Amino acid sequence: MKVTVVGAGAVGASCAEYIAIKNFASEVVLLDIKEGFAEGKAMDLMQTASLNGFDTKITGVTNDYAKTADSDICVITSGIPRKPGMTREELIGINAGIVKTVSSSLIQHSPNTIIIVVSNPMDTMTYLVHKTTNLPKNRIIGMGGALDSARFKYRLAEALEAPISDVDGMVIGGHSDKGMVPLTAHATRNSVKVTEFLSDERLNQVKEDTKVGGATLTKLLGTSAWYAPGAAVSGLVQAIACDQKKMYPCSALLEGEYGLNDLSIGVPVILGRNGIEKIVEIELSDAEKAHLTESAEGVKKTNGLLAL
Ligand SMILES: NC(=O)C1=CN([C@@H]2O[C@H](COP(=O)(O)OP(=O)(O)OC[C@H]3O[C@@H](n4cnc5c(N)ncnc54)[C@H](O)[C@@H]3O)[C@@H](O)[C@H]2O)C=CC1
Ligand SMILES: O=C([O-])CC(=O)C(=O)O
Repeated sequence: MKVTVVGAGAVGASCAEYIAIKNFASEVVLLDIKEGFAEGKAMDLMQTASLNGFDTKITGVTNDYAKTADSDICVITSGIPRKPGMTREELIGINAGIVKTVSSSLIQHSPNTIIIVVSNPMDTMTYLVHKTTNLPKNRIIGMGGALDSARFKYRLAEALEAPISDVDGMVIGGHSDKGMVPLTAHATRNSVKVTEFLSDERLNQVKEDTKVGGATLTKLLGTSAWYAPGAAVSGLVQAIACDQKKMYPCSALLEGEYGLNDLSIGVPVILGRNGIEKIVEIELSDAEKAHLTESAEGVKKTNGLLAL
């Protein structure tokens, strides 16, 4: 199993590290445009192999796509991150060009690959890859919901004063400060709905804290987060590589599901060896449906800024 990660920055390196530590891939290629940067990150990570006990071979290359040839899975993290006070949508001007060029170069050398898009604004970047590569829709996946759901669980555990392992929950919708739809009515603690333990007011606070999860960290760090994003990507890569048929919320191209068309947005999907093997349509309340529709309108507005 060969995995390429484009962008050896904060998220790309964290992603390579978690993939290696989980020890399911034979090879990870890190590629960056900055001379020597990916080589350095790869060497540093390889020097953790004996300490962390993994056999995955990590190599770094400067913009040499020949070295990525025949990758089973390619992850795109190249592009700029936001700074405090910015929205993810403001990154479109620079990141759209990068994502378009990178995805085309990847496919030239790995025509059968599955692409996971991470660069922001992620739903729009995922749509861009769909529009410009013509790969089958099951092979283009946007990562956002897996991360947002992990943050949702963190906030739920905090509110419940419970260990995170007791908690389950999912966030669908756009990966944006306003667009996320944390499914509070579906969230559980050991199969009991959290609505039994938390007031509407407290649950609403959990929801709002979840939606601005990325912005909160960006304010604290001066740039956006990388540990949880890297871990979330590694989860999707493992689900595909090991054909796990796990359900994750991912940005998928919709053709009528949830009453939505011609956009990529976060919905529950089954991930296996073929990428998105199924889009799962769950029952939503009227309020959740309205929030998802509003979220889709926001994503479509950003998609409208693409020069397609
Ligand atoms: N979807 C999600 O949930 C998340 C998305 N992100 C996004 O991921 C992206 C990366 O974030 P960070 O790793 O923190 O940024 P970073 O600045 O640390 O790393 C980005 C890397 O991309 C490289 N790069 C730029 N243009 C390139 C090109 N044409 N080819 C190859 N490499 C290129 C840069 O040299 C840099 O090393 C940002 O757009 C950020 O907003 C970050 C966290 C979560
Ligand atoms: O907040 C950002 O800009 C990066 C990101 O998507 C996240 O951490 O959720």
